[in-house]
Amino acid sequence: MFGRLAAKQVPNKEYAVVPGKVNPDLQRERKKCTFDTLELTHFLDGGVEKYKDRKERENFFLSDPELMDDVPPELMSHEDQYRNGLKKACYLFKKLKELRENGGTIDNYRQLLGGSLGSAILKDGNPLALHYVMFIPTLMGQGTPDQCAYWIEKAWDCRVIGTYAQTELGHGTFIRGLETTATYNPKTQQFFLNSPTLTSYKWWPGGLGQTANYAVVVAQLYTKGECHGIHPFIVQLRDEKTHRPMPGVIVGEIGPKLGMNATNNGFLAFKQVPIPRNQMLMKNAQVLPDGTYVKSPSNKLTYGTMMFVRVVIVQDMASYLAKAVTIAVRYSAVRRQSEMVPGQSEPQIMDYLTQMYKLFPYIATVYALKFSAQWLWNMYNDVTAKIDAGDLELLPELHSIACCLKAVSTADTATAIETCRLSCGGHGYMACSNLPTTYGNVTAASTYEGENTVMLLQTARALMKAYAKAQAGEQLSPTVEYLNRNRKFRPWSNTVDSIVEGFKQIAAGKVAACALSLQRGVESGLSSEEAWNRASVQLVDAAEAHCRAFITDRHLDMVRNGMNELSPALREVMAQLCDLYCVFWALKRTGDFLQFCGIRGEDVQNLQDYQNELLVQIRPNAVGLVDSFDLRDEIIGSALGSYDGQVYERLLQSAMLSPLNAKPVHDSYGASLSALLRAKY
Ligand SMILES: CCCCCCCC/C=C\CCCCCCCCCCCC(=O)SCCNC(=O)CCNC(=O)[C@H](O)C(C)(C)COP(=O)(O)OP(=O)(O)OC[C@H]1O[C@@H](n2cnc3c(N)ncnc32)[C@H](O)[C@@H]1OP(=O)(O)O
Ligand SMILES: Cc1cc2nc3c(=O)[nH]c(=O)nc-3n(C[C@H](O)[C@H](O)[C@H](O)COP(=O)(O)OP(=O)(O)OC[C@H]3O[C@@H](n4cnc5c(N)ncnc54)[C@H](O)[C@@H]3O)c2cc1C
Repeated sequence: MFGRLAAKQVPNKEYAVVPGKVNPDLQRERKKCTFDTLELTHFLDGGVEKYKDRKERENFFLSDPELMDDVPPELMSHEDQYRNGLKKACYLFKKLKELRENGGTIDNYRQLLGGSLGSAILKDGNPLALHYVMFIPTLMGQGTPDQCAYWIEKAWDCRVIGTYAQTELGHGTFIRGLETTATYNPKTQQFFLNSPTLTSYKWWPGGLGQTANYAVVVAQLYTKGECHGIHPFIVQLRDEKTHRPMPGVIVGEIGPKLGMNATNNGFLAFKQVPIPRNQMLMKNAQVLPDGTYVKSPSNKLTYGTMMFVRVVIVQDMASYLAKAVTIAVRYSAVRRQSEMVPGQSEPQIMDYLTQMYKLFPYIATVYALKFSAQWLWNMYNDVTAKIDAGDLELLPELHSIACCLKAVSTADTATAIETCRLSCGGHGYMACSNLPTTYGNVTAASTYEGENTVMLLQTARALMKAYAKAQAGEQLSPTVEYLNRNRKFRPWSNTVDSIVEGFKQIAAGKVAACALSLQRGVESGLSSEEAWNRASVQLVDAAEAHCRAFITDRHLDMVRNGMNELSPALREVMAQLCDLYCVFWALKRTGDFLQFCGIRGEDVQNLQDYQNELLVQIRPNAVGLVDSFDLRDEIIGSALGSYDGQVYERLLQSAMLSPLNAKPVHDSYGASLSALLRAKY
């Protein structure tokens, strides 16, 4: 394991970080703020009590030196990143238990997995994340009462540690094409798990490499000689005492990645590995002892855990973005560069309108995502309760909106974080800014849990169905109500309401255009699948437009109806952010507005002017707004974004952590450089 580093002293003591000293520019910014930042923090937490709980929780975890890194993970080897991640993940479990036993306010590991507290403690990922995010939820969602009674307590207590093994080397998206088989033998009442090809090796599951001793394995079920499609099975991977792989189980880790290097993603293959019949998760479909197959009410219920994770990802993105934009805004208040007026002192870079444009729409995006995530979470809970009561009617709508929100929230957040990095100039490129690691964590979410293009195509599929219903005059579900062919579209009026209405018109126009393309494709002799493929660029675009209409609608609705308790000063700032989010996206989609909403050139100019006005209005509150996210320095984890703004001192301090600075002359000098310097070629 990496030891403590010798070189921690900065070369000159007067450039060391001074506890309690706050950068004067940041102090001035905080004085300018027009609203009460604590009021906003309370709103974000969902009330004073929840705020206090969070503070208590953060204190409990973040003041524990065992959970803080001596060495930043980016300076560790891949193996040490895992070791360090696992050590902390296990310690966290112990500490959580301690907190619960003392009547603490945390009831499960969940609050430690998301984008803020979790990523502060385990910056590079948590090898137990999949156990909590997918293994336990799959047991809960797909197990019979008996299976739940047997497995869930063991799993909560970490007496078994699991993962979710679905993706294979050859298939990630197309899960109906998975190759792993589970073949039932009624004589022994066992399933035999087998990996018939190299492409059937499971590939990617988090914690699979060296951590998990069990997995939910998704495999093609064969019984009585017939294949019934993919089903989930609980499979023991490692011996409970020795942790050695079970006979016939081939398991390992897949190697370093762009980010998330402590998550211990693994590979897995089986050579006819037997498991008892009662380890098929049988809440939905069953295999009876004699091998008779009993169908599920819907084969899509097997996809329930993916749906759950897509829902929580949206919330997770808002947390990551709050962190990144806090770093960039604080740095932009401290950093001074160039001359705005020749001869005058260098302004704070945040005074450049282009810098405001880079950052403020992303402060607004945190709220836009939060409000949509909250709505989606509520819908998820309603729909799952209904499914448990046998009513599956709303499942397609939940699937459709979860897919596009997952895709749009992850793509927007990745773009936003990269923009935050660019907004910090060269220093944003440093690992110690924490922007590269944050980007690494976030960009993964565009791929995992359903690759984004594929997710948008799922939504597009639902939109095409909704359009056909609308044309037939049938009733539509709330998220696609705007497709109603009798709906009167309101004319453009240079207001934020008009923008939100405009996004609906755009989505409706694009959906109709896709339907026409599909129809023309088929009329021209293409099969419906070929026509779909030909229209797919348009379809993805229509799904994104639908999602944007949903997000802006939700955001405006919250500002109009969900903030009555807030002070007028704060409501005004919240309304500015909502307007900015809407105008920002309207201007990014000017072509669409011109095409579908009957706006004219001068309306675009009005939007541009209004965007500039909003940026200037938000400017004095920018630091206050990010302070309101109330992210502790340990969570920010950045030399550029700490509360005190001692940016240059922290950059120097973090450079001194590099092992290359441990000695005045590095060993490599003797090993290679000295010879080169002396060589006479
Ligand atoms: C209790 C414990 C608490 C713990 C809480 C923890 C909370 C933590 C908080 C924050 C943490 C955040 C996250 C942290 C870290 C996460 C770590 C990374 C995890 C990554 C894990 C993975 O990636 S697992 C693997 C995921 N894999 C995928 O997503 C595969 C994607 N592919 C698919 O989903 C499908 O194959 C497909 C949808 C693309 C296509 O499926 P299929 O071929 O079967 O369908 P069709 O296209 O033919 O469509 C048929 C029909 O079905 C409809 N449909 C498809 N899917 C669904 C669904 N899920 N639900 C409902 N309906 C569905 C489809 O729309 C079609 O409908 P039609 O009516 O016929 O049109
Ligand atoms: C960090 C990380 C963690 C992960 N953790 C897990 C885990 O714990 N458990 C697990 O089982 N899996 C996990 N995965 C796997 C993940 O779910 C898959 O990578 C994901 O579903 C995408 O599948 P794929 O990699 O096969 O991509 P592919 O499906 O091969 O996609 C490649 C390209 O093909 C395109 N494409 C594919 N199908 C279509 C289509 N129908 N129409 C149009 N375009 C298409 C995609 O848009 C993409 O551009 C993880 C992945 C990552 C990156």
